[in-house]
Amino acid sequence: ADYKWPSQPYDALEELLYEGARPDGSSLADLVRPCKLRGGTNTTVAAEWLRLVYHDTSTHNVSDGTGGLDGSIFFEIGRSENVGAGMNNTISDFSQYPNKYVTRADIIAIATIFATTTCGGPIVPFRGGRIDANAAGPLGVPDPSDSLESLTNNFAKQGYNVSEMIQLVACGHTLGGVRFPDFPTIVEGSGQSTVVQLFDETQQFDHAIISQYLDGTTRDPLVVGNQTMASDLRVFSSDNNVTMQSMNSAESFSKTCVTIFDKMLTTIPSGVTLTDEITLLPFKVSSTQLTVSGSQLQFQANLRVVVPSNSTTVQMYWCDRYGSSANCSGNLKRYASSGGAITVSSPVTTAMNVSLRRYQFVVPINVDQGISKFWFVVDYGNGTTTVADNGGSEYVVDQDDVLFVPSMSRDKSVLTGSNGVSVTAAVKGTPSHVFIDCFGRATNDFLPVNKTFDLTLNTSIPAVAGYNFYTGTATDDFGATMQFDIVAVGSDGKQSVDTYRQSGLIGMAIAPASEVKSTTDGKVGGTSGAESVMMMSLGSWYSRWGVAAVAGLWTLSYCCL
Ligand code: HEM
Repeated sequence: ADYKWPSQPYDALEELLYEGARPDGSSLADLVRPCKLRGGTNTTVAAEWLRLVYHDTSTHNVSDGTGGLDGSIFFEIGRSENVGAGMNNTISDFSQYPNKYVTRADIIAIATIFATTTCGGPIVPFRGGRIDANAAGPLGVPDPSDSLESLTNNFAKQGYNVSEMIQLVACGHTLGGVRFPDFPTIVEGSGQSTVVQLFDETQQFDHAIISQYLDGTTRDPLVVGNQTMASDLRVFSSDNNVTMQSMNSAESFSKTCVTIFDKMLTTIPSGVTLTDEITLLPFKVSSTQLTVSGSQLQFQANLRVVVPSNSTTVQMYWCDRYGSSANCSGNLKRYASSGGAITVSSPVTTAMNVSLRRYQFVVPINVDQGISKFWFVVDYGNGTTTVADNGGSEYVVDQDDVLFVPSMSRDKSVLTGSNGVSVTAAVKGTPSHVFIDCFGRATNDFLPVNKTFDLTLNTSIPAVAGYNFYTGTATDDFGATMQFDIVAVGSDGKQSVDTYRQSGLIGMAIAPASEVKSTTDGKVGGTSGAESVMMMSLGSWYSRWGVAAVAGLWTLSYCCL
């Protein structure tokens, strides 16, 4: 089905995959790019992340459908099969990013895609919707001392035949290596100083792991080291090198690794259904907030655009909700320019060679006029413009009865002596019950928390324009990515909800309000051919046009509207 805003969990998954960061700017992508070394070692962060994903999935049992990529690894770090400083580093890297709509297991999958592309590897497609295990699962990660028979049986249990086993190990062991002091029987060293003996000569995600094995120059410690521990040799040679030979070019290596990593990332417990592939949205609305500011309302929204250059400018248009011009009656539209724009990117957008800019809007809204829906006109600065209007239906502001007031709320870093988030809501009239429904997943014990807290009428804050203020505190530890809905229940039982609010956005500086103009020129909204043209999957881009053509494709689509 065609994408329509708002659409959770799609919006949250898409944002992390293509912008690399949480809504408050804290960047998962920056931890790993550009194919960064892990401090104090000669292996990469990407290598550590890639090993962790395999250890989470490798406990899958294809016959009973248990285990797989379910985040159980967060509870399995103390096991000897998960030994290694890289594992602890990775858990700590990932722990602050899961949220209501992006599970720990989806973080692991997205991180694998970042790790692969930032080191020069191909883009593995991403589907979301993995469900987290909240406890350790069975044992079962292969060990370097295992016999070939035991390795083959173990991979068969995970769902891989012999060639797939070879492909998966070769694609995994193109990054990183084996460390002393974690594997003293494989790598020599002394004391506590870290020595990583790399699997191949490059830090890049490339087929050097294959070519050096085939031409006899490999230094892979699991091939040429202690033969009891030579699991790579046993695996790679298990079909007389047929699979290794078939992967011995940049192109075949890259293609094979996409397919086998896709299989690894979709190795999930039975009963879990993944979303469709999460593709890049050409226009992405985020962080919308209608709120009370002084004696009037204020509306805030971001539009992310794929831009050919920084000379792109964007204007936001909207219709009133009340009064003689309600719903753009008489064709009256208000509009304003963006107050600022920032560039956002992830290893995936870098590999796709597209640039994204997020345009920020903060506009005053007269209480008697309100806002019912909005849309954008994008001017690329090269003579072409296009309209972002949510596929023709515009972006709808669904209610203004209950509004979060971030400027009068405090996140826990500001509250003293209290572990919680204090929330202020502006509510029309005096409903019978106002509460916040809070969700946190980036918690210290990795367990999700979902709890509600009442907000009560706070008469010390004077009412503004028909809004009363309700306050309350979410006192549990919800972690860095707490999300909440503010719900007001009227005496007739009718609920109004300001949904998907984020504690991380409390206290964030926002671009100043722009000057608001109005016009009766043109029509309300606009056509949106560009959006549907570009709703195609990554896979089809690559097979149809190849990597180099992608940037050109975007320009082409815009130019011909
Ligand atoms: C026969 C199965 C496998 C065995 C016995 C094995 C064994 C090992 C060992 C002993 C290390 C050293 C870890 C350290 O020192 O921290 C290692 C590292 C690594 N493994 Fe495997 N592995 C296997 C399969 C895989 C697979 C299927 C993948 C991914 C698809 C993978 C990805 C990695 C990566 C990326 C590293 C480097 C970690 C770093 O540099 O920190 N391994 N492996």
